[in-house]
Amino acid sequence: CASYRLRDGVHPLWQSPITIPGGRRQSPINIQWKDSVYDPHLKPLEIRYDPATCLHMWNNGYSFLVEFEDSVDKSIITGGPLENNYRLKQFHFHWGAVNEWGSEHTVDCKVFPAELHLVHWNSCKFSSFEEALMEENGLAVIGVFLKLGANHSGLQKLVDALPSIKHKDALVELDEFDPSCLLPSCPDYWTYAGSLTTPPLSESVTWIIKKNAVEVDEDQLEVFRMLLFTPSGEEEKRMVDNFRPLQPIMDRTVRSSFP
Ligand SMILES: NS(=O)(=O)c1nccs1
Ligand SMILES: [Zn+2]
Repeated sequence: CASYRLRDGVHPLWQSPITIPGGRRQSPINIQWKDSVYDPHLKPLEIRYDPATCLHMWNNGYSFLVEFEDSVDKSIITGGPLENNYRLKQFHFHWGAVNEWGSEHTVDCKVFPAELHLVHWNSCKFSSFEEALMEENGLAVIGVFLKLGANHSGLQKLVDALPSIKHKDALVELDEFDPSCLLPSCPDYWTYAGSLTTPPLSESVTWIIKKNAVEVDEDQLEVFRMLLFTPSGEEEKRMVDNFRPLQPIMDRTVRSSFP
């Protein structure tokens, strides 16, 4: 891919190394379609979200997160490449300053304007997200590419609330929201063993990347770009380009759920 990746540099945003020394399963990666291996044993992914578990949306200074009540198995995913139930904790996005870039993963080096991450933790083996995030197979993150097209009516409900969380640490209550409206209808996905793409960059993630993108319109992305990295009262820095550079695939194989 375009060599915009900073090899072993310091990440512009976090001033921390962008690759973990000795890290052999870092994310994001470029998915080379022809190198992915169809695995006929992969089951369909089962997604069961309860809109009533939606709590609030807040600006954490790197993205905006919609968080869910995760004390019981009410909003879960299972099947697919997963051995257990994984409970929804939060979802968030990564996007660019312009429509030409913004996603974290790429497909045959194609970059999308934004990427959605739905973050789940293994509630059969661990008792909290914080515990699971440090453990192998502790987390499962569904990645969905966003592409330019028609207005996304389900996303619009969140977009309308973004101005109220412009600054870092601002929070707004949400009533029911069903994140399944943000998923493509096609069940096809790629899956690989990777890591968190923001600190602590733990190598605990089973990534499930949907093959099909969902459409959003330019105005909706422009509202994402109105958010700030900075807290109220500080010099304003627009929240854009909050994606990590591509990481080396090393000796990993990406499997596909489709032939
Ligand atoms: N961008 S990510 O989904 O890998 C993530 N980082 C920290 C918590 S969830
Ligand atoms: Zn993410």
